[in-house]
Amino acid sequence: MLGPSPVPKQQPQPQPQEPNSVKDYLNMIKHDMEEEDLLKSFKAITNQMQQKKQAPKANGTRSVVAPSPSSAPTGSKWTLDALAENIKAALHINSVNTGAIKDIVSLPFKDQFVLLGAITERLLSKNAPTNDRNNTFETVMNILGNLGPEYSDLVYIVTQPLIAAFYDDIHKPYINYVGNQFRTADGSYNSVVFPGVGKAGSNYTRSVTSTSNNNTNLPSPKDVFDKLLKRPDGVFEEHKGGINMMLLYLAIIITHDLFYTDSSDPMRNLTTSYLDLSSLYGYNRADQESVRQMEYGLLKPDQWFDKRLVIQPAGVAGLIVVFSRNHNYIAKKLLEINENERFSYGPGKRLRTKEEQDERLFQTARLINNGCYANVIIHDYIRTIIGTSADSDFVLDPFATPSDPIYGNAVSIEFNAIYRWHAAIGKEDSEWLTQVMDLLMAKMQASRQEERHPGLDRSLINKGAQNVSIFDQLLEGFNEYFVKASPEELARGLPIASAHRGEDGSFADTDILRVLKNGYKQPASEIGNGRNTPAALEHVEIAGINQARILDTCYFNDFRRFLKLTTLDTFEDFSEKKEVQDALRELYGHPDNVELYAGLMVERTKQTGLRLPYTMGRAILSDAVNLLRNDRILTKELTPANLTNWGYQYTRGDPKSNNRIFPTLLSNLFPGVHPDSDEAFTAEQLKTLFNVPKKS
Ligand code: HEM
Ligand SMILES: [Ca+2]
Repeated sequence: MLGPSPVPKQQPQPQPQEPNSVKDYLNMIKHDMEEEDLLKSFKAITNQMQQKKQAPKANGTRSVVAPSPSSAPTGSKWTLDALAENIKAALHINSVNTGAIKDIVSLPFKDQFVLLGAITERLLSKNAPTNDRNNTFETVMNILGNLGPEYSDLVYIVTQPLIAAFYDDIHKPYINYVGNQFRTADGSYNSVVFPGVGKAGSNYTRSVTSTSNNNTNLPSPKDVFDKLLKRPDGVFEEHKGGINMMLLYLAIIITHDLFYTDSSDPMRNLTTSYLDLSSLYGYNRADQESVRQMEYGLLKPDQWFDKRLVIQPAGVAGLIVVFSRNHNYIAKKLLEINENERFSYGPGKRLRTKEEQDERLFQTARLINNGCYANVIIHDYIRTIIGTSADSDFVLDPFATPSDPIYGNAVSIEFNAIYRWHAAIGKEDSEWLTQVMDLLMAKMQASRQEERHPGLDRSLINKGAQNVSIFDQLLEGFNEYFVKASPEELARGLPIASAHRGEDGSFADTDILRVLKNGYKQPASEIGNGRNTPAALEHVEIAGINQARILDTCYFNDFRRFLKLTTLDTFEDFSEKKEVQDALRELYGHPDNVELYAGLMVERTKQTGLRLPYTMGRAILSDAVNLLRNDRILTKELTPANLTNWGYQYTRGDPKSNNRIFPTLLSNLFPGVHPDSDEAFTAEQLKTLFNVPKKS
C-alpha cells in the first residue's frame, strides 16, 4: 500500500507540540472562513442599516412603493440576504468547503502536504506544463482511497475540480473534424457548428442596433456627393504619409474578396465572408472548376475568376495574377517534393486516381496560397495601415494568442460602407477611371437596362459563372479601348489593360511587374475630410448611399457609440474643411442626423500610417481581427500536416525580411524580368512596397 492508513475523523491525531507552518497556514484559512464569524459581522452591519432606514426623512415624503405582503423576505431584508449569499459564493464559503478544511486539518501532516502540493501543482500547471512523472495524481488518489466515508466533504472538494479540469481539456463545441482541412468553394462549413455562416449568397449581417429616430428629411444622394464627397476639378491632395496605390490595389482585392452586393437584392452578398481569395478561385465549385486546369492541381495560366477586377486599374488584376502564379508555383513544388509520397496515386499509394491527385494538389496549394495572402495582409498591409516602421519586427498579430473559431465570419452592411476607400484613388488611376466609367455608362445606355435601384447598374458585371453576356459586351468595348487583343488572345483568359497573353495564356512577366510598379510609384490621395472622391465615381457613390438607406444602416454617431467611441457633437468635429462643415450643417441640420456613409468619408484623419478617417481606421481593425480570428481554416488548419513541411515554411515568410513573403513573391515569380530593368523591384524597394519610393 502506497498511502498512509485511514484516519478516523472522530479520533483526531494528537496535535504536535512544536508549531508546524503548513498546519498553521491551514488553521488560518479555517479561521478566516468560519461561517459563523462571517455571518455575525453581516448581522451587525444589517442591523445598523435597518436602524438607519427606520429614521424618518427630513421632509417626511416617501417615494418608494412599499413591498406587498409576502412570506419570503422583501425590501432591504431581501437585498441584504441576497448580498450575504453572493458574498459567501464569491468567497466559496459553504458547508462542504468548511467541512473539508476541518477534514484536512485532521489528517496527518504528510498527507496534508501532498494535498497542498497537488493543489499548487494544478494552479501552476495553468501556465507551465505538469510533469506527470511526479505521480502526484496517483498519490492523491491513494490518500483519498484510504479515507473513510466521514471524509466525503474532503473527497468532494478535491475530486470535483479535477473532474472539471479534465472536462475543460477538450474544447466544446467541437470545431475541428478530421477531413475538413480544406476550404469549401462557397465558404460553407468554415464553422462546423454554424455551417451557413459566411457562405456566398448569404445576406449581410447588421452590426449596429439603432433606436435613433428615422430622418424623414434626408438630403438627395446627388447633393451628398456633390457637396461632401466629390473631388473638385483640378484639385488633388497627395497622401501626406507617402502611401502608394499598390496598397489600395491590395485593398481592392480584399474588398472584392469580402463584398459582392447582388444588384437585384442589396441585402445579399454573392461572395464568401472569408479572406479566401474568392476573387481568384470563385464562389462555388463550378466557378472554381472554370479556372482550373483539372490536372496536377494547377490553375489555368495567370487566370482568375472575378471579372469585376477587369475594370479596376491594371495593377489590381496584376496583383491577383501574382497569387494565381503563386498557386501554380506551389502546386508544382508540392509534386516535385512529394513529401512522404502524399501526392502519388495508383495501387498501394495514398491516392487512387489522377483526379484525386489533382484535387489533393489543388486544395493543398490553395491552402498554402491562402497562408501567403494572410502573411501579406498581416506583415505588409496592416503594418502599413497602422504606420509601423518597415524595419521593425513588430506586427499586430491577430494569431498571437489562440482563438476558438466557433462562429465563423459574416460581413456586415456597416463594414461594407467602411471599406469604400474611393477617396484614396491616385491621380493617374482617377484619369483612367474616368475613361472606364464613360465606357460603362455608354454601354449601360446602349443596353437600356431597367434600373432596379438608382445608381450604376451592376448587372453589367457578371454574377457567377452564368449570365456573362452583358459583361462580354462590356469586355468587347474594353478590349477595343484598352487592350486591343485578338479574339484568340481574348479566348485565353480575362484581359488586363496594356498587357498581352501569350500562346500558353500567360502574361509576359514584364507586363505584370510594370502595372504593379505603376501602382508602387503612384501616390494615393488623402482619404478623409471630404471632397476627395474622383468625380467619375458619382454613380457608384450614389448607389452606395442608396444601398445604405435601403438597408436602414445606422447613423454615423450610432456607429461610433457601437465602437465605444465618443460621438461627434459639432460639425466642426467632423472635417477640418470649413466648406464641408457648412455643407454638413446645410444637409443634415444636426450631427446625429449624419448618415454613416457620409460621416465616414468626411471625418478628420488619423495622423499616421494610411491616415484613415478616425472611425474607419478604428472599425477596420475590428473587422480585420474578426476576419482572421473567426476563420477556422486560418486559425486551425495552416499546419505542416496539411501544408507539408515545405508549404508551412513557405507561408511563414522570409526570416531575413521580418517574415514577410511579399518580397519573395515579387522577386521569384517573374523570372523573365532582368533585375536591372525598370520593372524589377530593387532590394531597397522591396522593403516598403506600400510607400512611394523616396525622392532622391
Ligand atoms: C480606380 C479604382 C476603383 C474603381 C474603378 C472602383 C469601382 C467600383 C464600382 C464600379 C463599384 C460598384 C460595384 C457595384 O455596385 O456592383 C464599387 C464598389 C465598391 N468599391 Fe470600388 N472602385 C475602385 C477603388 C476602390 C477602392 C480603393 C476600394 C477600397 C478598398 C473600393 C471599395 C469598394 C467597395 C467596398 C465597394 C462595394 C462593393 C459591393 O458592395 O459589392 N473601391 N467600386
Ligand atoms: Ca471571400
